Amino acid sequence: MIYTVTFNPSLDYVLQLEELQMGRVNRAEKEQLTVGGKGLNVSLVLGNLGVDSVAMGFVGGFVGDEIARQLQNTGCRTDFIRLARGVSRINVKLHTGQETEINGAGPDIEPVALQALQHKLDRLQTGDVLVLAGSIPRSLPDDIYQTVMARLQQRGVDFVVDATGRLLGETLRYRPFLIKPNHHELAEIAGRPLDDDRQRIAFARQLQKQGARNVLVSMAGDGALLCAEDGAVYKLPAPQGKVVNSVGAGDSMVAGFLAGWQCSGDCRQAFCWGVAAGSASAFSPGLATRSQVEALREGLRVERL
Ligand SMILES: Nc1ncnc2c1ncn2[C@@H]1O[C@H](COP(=O)(O)OP(=O)(O)OP(=O)(O)O)[C@@H](O)[C@H]1O
Ligand SMILES: O=P(O)(O)OC[C@@]1(O)O[C@H](CO)[C@@H](O)[C@@H]1O
Repeated sequence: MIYTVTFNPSLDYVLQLEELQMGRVNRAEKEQLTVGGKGLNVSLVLGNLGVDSVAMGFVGGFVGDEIARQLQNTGCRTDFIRLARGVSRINVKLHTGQETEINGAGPDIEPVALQALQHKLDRLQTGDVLVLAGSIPRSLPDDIYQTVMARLQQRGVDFVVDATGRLLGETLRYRPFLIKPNHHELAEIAGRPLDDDRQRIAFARQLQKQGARNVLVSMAGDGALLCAEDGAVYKLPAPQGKVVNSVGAGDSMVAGFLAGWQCSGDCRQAFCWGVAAGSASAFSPGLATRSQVEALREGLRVERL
């Protein structure tokens, strides 16, 4: 089973407006309020692709109720911890021709809630996949991903980590099956600019030496690179299309990769599913559907570098 953990789920309030004038009353032309948070997006896209998963994490207050309700409506399995106090966050996404995001800090996580999550995770077994994705609420220690992974290390669980900077770097010793930095995050971890494929691949290989098994580097409209566990390196350009809402494109890519891996056991195939799912989400108002992913996947030609 695939389990996704989102420590700080959200509702994403996506507002479309002609332009944003600071210091003025701005009125939206269109708006939507949908479940957000990286792990939850992964679960939603997995569900769209016909792959079962269980979405875990902390939810609180009326926003938490709405997150759970929307997920139930899509048929997504959840196993949340309900916070005794606090309200899950609403993240504001402003689409004005460019995308501006304001993400909330989210509620404090009580120690008892963290313990409850850890007990739930103790049930994972060999062959299970654990996706850890998204920011860590400020009330939790920065090294919470490491703590979770260390606790499960001997159980044969495959980890997938979508995190940034030091948070990601510190998880590599637990040999994650997949990490998915975007090219900006990769340069941030490197601590220097990585301007071309050659430099990005060289650094991704260093991350493999530190423990990462598959490194998927997403590059938004420029597609993606995959340094696979077997040593092969692949590149895919992004499919052409009109970007409607790129929020969740990276999460969709992780879901696509996992779905492709689950049905083929082949990194190259999984890579195609990942890129197709990322772009399908970028090209639609919501998250990628199966038919959108399949349509884009057909046109992809992987280059082996
Ligand atoms: N402008 C675009 N055109 C085509 N495909 C895109 C575009 N933006 C994103 N994608 C697809 O989605 C994948 C992931 O995008 P990106 O590199 O922006 O991830 P990310 O930074 O993790 O995204 P986010 O944080 O918004 O979820 C890309 O590799 C590509 O396949
Ligand atoms: O604040 P975090 O946890 O880093 O990111 C949260 C978030 O921006 O990530 C998703 C897109 O990847 C959105 O659905 C959500 O609002």
